[in-house]
Amino acid sequence: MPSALPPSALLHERAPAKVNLSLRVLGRRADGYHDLSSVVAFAGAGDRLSLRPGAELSLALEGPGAPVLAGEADNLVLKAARALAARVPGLVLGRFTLAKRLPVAAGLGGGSADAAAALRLLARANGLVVDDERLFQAALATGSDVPACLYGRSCLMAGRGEAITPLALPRFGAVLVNPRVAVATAEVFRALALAPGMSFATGGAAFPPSPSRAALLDWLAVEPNDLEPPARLLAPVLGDVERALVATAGARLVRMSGSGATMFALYDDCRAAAAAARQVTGAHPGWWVKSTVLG
Ligand SMILES: C[C@](O)(CO)[C@H](O)COP(=O)(O)OP(=O)(O)OC[C@H]1O[C@@H](n2ccc(N)nc2=O)[C@H](O)[C@@H]1O
Ligand SMILES: Nc1ncnc2c1ncn2[C@@H]1O[C@H](COP(=O)(O)OP(=O)(O)OP(=O)(O)O)[C@@H](O)[C@H]1O
Repeated sequence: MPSALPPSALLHERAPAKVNLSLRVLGRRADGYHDLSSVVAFAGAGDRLSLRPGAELSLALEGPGAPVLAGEADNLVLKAARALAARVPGLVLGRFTLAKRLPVAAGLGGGSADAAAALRLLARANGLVVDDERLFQAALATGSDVPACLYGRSCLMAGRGEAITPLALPRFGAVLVNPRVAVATAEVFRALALAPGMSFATGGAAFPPSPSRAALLDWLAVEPNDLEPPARLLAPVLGDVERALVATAGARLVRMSGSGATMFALYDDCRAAAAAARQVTGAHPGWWVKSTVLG
């Protein structure tokens, strides 16, 4: 295996937030996971990860989210690195430093983005090509959202997260709002199954090829996030978040991402998104509010 870099090199990767613009739950599988169909976009906002390549694997945490993860026995960065080491004999590892900015357990796939960034860094440190099947397998072994985060661009995510089809999406200004309520993904899927009269999504509207903003918004109007109703039962504050975002000027769509509790709103441009973010922060100073670009 070619080791492309000197051991002293410090490598950096962005770990952008994942936003599920739509998320249909198609059924429960024999392995306990659910088959999904989700249009995924990535934000300008995210965590940052660096790697100083070396023989020993370690992780240092910094940034506003560091205290939340300090007690985490199995950070997804380390889990991903071990998953790749199990598949690539003699893998060069090293010291990771994670600048944690995204809220944790928030539906933004922050941990998955960090894991994917770890795999990209290890690929660079070891001279692996990005489409090496072992990177994909290590991603999937780390978590359902990690393959999409490894791809890192707008896509249709299917299966439990392993089937990725690239999608061309228009760019939007966006505001991400998390009311600082952590929601566990497994609990939201459990609550979905318990909802009275619950039935899985079938069919679905065909995705328009290279949609304009208007065409994408029309499509999203009939393709919701099926995890939003059960998440609202677990986190009723989502109603307040929705009201705060709907009240901003120019919001084209207000919706929850992933299993929540982050909601996003889409705007025609970054200026409208920035104004909306200021308004929400002013009214709710305790919430995590981020103005960004999406798509
Ligand atoms: C909800 C999404 O964020 C949408 O992008 C993802 O599907 C969740 O991805 P993730 O956080 O990487 O999820 P994992 O760590 O693989 O799984 C956490 C738990 O969520 C449930 N889970 C997750 C993904 C999936 N397709 N079906 C599921 O039922 C399972 O109970 C699983 O034990
Ligand atoms: N680097 C990490 N960043 C965030 N969470 C991590 C990390 N490593 C491990 N975790 C654990 O993973 C759990 C899920 O965190 P994450 O922030 O990825 O959730 P999420 O945004 O809801 O993910 P998804 O949208 O993929 O369901 C957390 O509760 C935390 O205990």
